[in-house]
Amino acid sequence: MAGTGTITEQGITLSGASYAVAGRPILSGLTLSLTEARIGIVGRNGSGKTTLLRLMAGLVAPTEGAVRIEGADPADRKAMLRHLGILFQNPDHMILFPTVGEELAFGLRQMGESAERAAAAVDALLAAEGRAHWAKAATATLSQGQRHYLCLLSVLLMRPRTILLDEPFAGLDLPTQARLARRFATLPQRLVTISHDPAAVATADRVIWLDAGRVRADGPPADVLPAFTAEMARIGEADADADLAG
Ligand SMILES: Nc1ncnc2c1ncn2[C@@H]1O[C@H](COP(=O)(O)OP(=O)(O)OP(=O)(O)O)[C@@H](O)[C@H]1O
Repeated sequence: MAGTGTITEQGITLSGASYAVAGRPILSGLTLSLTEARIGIVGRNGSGKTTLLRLMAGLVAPTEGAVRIEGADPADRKAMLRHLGILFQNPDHMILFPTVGEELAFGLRQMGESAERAAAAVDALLAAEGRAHWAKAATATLSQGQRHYLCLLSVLLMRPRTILLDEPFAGLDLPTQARLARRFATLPQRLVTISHDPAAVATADRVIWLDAGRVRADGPPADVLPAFTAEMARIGEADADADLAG
């Protein structure tokens, strides 16, 4: 995830955003303006990373405060098609169609493209990716890494300004991780990468460390990641499970 500086737009803003379930705070008073091109969000299991992603994606609404994506409410699905793409950790949650071609065309059809134009855009993308033979391939026969890559292609076809990546390298072998990382590095979009792994965000422009639903540190990776890594090692040496119940 190589940092390429700042994408000058409104970006993603959180203003005192909190999220609670049955009165239990999961995210507390987050105020952030995310305009950089490469943003990493790190935190240990249960720190609230996925909940933050769901908040930014409009899948849940903040119980207090506000979230805006390029000035728009993330619950506005139509606006979000252009603003935001999401690559979930598990591609099985995203793939709906029997063939790669149908899967890729779906997002464009959602955006109002005709069947012919969508099919042409899918064919052009697959040809550009050296995977023209994939168009009629059955999605069920793809490997985990290939399914992940297919989901990325689906998102790219829709040309959103920002892509949210949830643990993008989890479960992928090292060559697939390297190939995906190279692909991410070339993308003009703003990438927000959520991971428990400092290596996944080491080249970001900005890293936010989430701890128990709050921002514990926010800055360049060289400032944030050594402290995060030291703290994770310290907790691991103590008893990693002691606060799992929390
Ligand atoms: N809908 C919900 N109902 C109750 N508790 C929830 C809900 N969503 C999240 N939580 C709790 O909020 C906390 C943060 O969860 P979240 O999945 O956001 O963490 P995370 O940082 O993504 O963790 P991981 O790295 O394990 O995926 C956890 O304690 C989780 O149990």
